[in-house]
Amino acid sequence: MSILTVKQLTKQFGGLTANSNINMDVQKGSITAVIGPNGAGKTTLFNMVTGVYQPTSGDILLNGESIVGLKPHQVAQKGISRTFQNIRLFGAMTVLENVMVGMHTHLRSGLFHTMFSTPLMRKEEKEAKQEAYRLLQYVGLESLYNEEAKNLPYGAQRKLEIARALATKPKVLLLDEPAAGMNPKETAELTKLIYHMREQLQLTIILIEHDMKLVMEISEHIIVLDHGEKIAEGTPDDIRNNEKVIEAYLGKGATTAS
Ligand SMILES: Nc1ncnc2c1ncn2[C@@H]1O[C@H](COP(=O)(O)OP(=O)(O)OP(=O)(O)O)[C@@H](O)[C@H]1O
Repeated sequence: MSILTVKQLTKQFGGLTANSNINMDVQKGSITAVIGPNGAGKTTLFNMVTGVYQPTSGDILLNGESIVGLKPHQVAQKGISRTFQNIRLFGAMTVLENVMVGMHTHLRSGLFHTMFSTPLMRKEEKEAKQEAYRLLQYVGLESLYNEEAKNLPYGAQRKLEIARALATKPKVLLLDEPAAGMNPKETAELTKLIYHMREQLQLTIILIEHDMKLVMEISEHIIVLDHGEKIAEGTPDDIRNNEKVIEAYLGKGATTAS
């Protein structure tokens, strides 16, 4: 059963077509990778799915319902969450607070309760703290909960972004280059975390990644973009042996031995 469907999706920036008639069907509970050379349009696709950019044309369906036109926070409320290629944490805030920021879409108390510190607000704050701590435990960062985010090593910052993305209780999680800058040990931990999230949280995961070893190991389905167009899709074996993909990407330094 597909959870996310992208139909004839196109995005133009002036004269540049960053995504051209992209079709994509993501199966519920699957791990899908979007790969391709720099500038192929991968992040633009994520930006449209998460409401950051509005498509020039085409449709995006979550469980059969169009989400085009929704703002990013509304898309998050519908169940799609993401991390960013360039880490976007609040550096001066603690690790725990960074996760709590991700929760605001689910809290019931509004400005009135916040201003007057009502019992409802205090109860929600306490629950949010507990939930944030539980998410830190989930990604293995609980011992660092009180550190400022900017002091965390790079790999830990990427995990913190994932914890924050989980705070909105997503059904679909988009990871934009989650292994970028990670050492092999951190990448191995990330691989395990991705599997756990899929199994234990019943998540559907879509990742953009240049680490082909990780992509080939973890993905059930791979979509290849080049110059804004989908040039291939299939299983890791299909993609590894696809002449077009080798020509456009795999043969040009994106080796499987990284
Ligand atoms: N806001 C924008 N305004 C103008 N052009 C943009 C904008 N965002 C992306 N582009 C252009 O769209 C094209 C696709 O960019 P995109 O970031 O989606 O590629 P990518 O596949 O994610 O690349 P990378 O692997 O380097 O992150 C590029 O030519 C880029 O310069």
